[in-house]
Amino acid sequence: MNMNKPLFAQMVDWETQGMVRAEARKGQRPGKAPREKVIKEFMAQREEMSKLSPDRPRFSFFSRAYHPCIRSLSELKKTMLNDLILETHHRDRHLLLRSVTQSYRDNGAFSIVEDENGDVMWLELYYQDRQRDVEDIVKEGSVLIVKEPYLRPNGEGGHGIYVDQVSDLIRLPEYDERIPAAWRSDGSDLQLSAESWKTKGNDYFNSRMYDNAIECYTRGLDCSPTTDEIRALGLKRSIAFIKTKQFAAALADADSAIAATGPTEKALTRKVQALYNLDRFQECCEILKGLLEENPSNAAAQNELARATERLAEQETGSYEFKKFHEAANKLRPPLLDHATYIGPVVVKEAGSYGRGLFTTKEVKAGDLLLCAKAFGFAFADPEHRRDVTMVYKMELIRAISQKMYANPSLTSVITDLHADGYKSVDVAEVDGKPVVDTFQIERIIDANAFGSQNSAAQNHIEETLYKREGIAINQDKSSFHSLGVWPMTSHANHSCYANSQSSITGDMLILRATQDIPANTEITLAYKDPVPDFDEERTRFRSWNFVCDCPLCKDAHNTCKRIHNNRVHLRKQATSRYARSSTIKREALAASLEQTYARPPTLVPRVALFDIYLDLARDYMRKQQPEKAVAAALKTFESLGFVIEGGELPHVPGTQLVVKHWGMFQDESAECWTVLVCVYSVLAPEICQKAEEYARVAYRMAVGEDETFEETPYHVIRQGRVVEVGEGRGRIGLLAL
Ligand SMILES: C[S@@+](CC[C@H](N)C(=O)[O-])C[C@H]1O[C@@H](n2cnc3c(N)ncnc32)[C@H](O)[C@@H]1O
Repeated sequence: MNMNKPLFAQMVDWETQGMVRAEARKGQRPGKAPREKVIKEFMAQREEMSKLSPDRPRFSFFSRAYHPCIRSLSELKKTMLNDLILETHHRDRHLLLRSVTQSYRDNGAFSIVEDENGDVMWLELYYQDRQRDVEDIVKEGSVLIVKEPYLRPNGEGGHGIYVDQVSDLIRLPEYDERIPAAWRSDGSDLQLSAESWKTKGNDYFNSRMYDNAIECYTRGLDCSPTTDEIRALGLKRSIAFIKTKQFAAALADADSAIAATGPTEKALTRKVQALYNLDRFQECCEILKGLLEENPSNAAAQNELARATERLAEQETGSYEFKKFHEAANKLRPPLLDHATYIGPVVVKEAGSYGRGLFTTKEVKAGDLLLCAKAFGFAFADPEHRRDVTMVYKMELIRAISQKMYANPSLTSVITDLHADGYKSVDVAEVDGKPVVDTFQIERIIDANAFGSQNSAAQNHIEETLYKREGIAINQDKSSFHSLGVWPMTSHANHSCYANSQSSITGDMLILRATQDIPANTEITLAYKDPVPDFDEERTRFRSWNFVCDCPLCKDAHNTCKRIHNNRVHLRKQATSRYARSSTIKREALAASLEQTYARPPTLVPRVALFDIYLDLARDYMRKQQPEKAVAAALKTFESLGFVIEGGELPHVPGTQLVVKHWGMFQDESAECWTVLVCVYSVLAPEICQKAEEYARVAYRMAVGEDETFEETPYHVIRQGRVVEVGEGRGRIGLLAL
């Protein structure tokens, strides 16, 4: 390894060289390794791993894409470890294996397994549920079937069975008939009564081994139980399904229990739990109201009804207490917020050559809520322990999504319907009664559709705009995201650099708001990346999404001759240089020259190279106590972004209203720019101050999704003409003290 390179680059080198060495071993039989040696090495490795800090940097590398098994187990021949060939997917085979060691977890769940010949090998299970104990995934002595096993060489001469596809693994319960007699424990008597199966299931349940518990309850239900036993087993299995997040199955069991012995409080309570997790809040409310009619003092039902009623209002009308988002996102780890999804006036439709797109169903105003959605899948790294590389987040997100799909097959199409950038998956949804989930399809879908975010949109906005500009240290490493998630409805929005909507994320909730007035039946666009002032690289910026942007900005950049383009880049460099920053006159002149490099009006082609120069001038004029000039520069900022604003100039003509006639391009800095205007108007044009403040709130709402926290921001203090102190000796933000 080249130790001068960053650690991650070293790891990539190491992995690349390892892949080449592994490739060279393709087709070889690894041969038998002495059992004791393999187990001893594994245990030593396990011991080493247990000593490492849980927040050590972790790395993951993906296997080459391969499809999950779509054949029934009955069609696959059994093979033995000694017959496996390196770097090969044994497509028509399966392995019957028993774990012979305790397991450990790193990016996967690792253990040593044996076959019926007593040969042993390393087993690596990926994308297994992280919420579960590793013992529940591979317990020592447990028996597994791996369908179409893949023997992967590692770069150091070793090898292991890699299972990247969750649906390729079958865990056999202790008493499964497929377990060879020699591997059965003495107590694995299969002729139990329903009651005994229930007891056995409860033991597993109490040890948090929910899969085994579910199997026992299922066995109990299969051996002619009495009506009472059906209810008891069904209810127990239902809660085990909830623990494993199989909510549709949990609901079906609660319903069966109700059908067997009537709507008991316990069965209805279980049903409510399942319905809540399936976002069926209306039904939750109805059942809870019924329960409270029977027993008005049922405190748990009262609380649940209050919670479900809030969710229902959110889901139906988009009425949220947004302040709670930030509180919860700062408190909960992971920040999975208890809120419902609201889909506002939007619908997915065909969008010509872009594939599908998101469209308005009615006219909306700038700042209106288009949707507020909970992530389908969400991976989070606590800022305190954020040493993982981005690929690990991605791996966590693949895990979250594949587990959710595997546990809830009816939700699969929500993800598989998303744009997968040409990836062709298998067309079989279920085999042997179990869903087929394709990890590599999910990976592609994440590449094309996931959003990265910081934890709190409001906090992030202030830090990224005001604090950063003022050089105030932010107590966090901002080099990468805290989280990665998929919000399926929002993923249908196509890109435009001159977008008409803006998303913001807090915890696992994404808010999408209009940034312009949008007529009914119009495509809603999102900027996948912020436009850059230098459009040189523009046409390649979306290579990872496989398209070339043809928005008005990109088209204009493309049609601008090289000489003018170079001049623009040169002027901008000068205008943002330290030299120009010390002279407002110089910058005014450079801004005027930059204006000349644009041929089309800013309403059609916003002047991305210019707006922040004007905003900087506005700040300077504020500091220099030149309010009229500050207003002129702030209005120029908006004009450069394509806004048409009337009634804002000074001196103010009494009786004239301040009005945005046309909303331009959204920028995070808009709220600050409005704040400059509010600040000056409050002294020199009080008549229009309130309107400017309303616009500041709208701009803030676009940036962070809500304006309930507006009063708590530095904008609010700045607009009162005061300097804001940020943290102990960390810095000051101030515009003007008139
Ligand atoms: C997140 S998806 C957007 C929804 C997608 N159009 C669909 O049919 O589901 C991203 C993909 O949409 C297409 N797309 C988005 N914006 C585009 C644009 N401005 N021009 C061309 N294609 C675009 C590209 O194929 C891109 O990889």
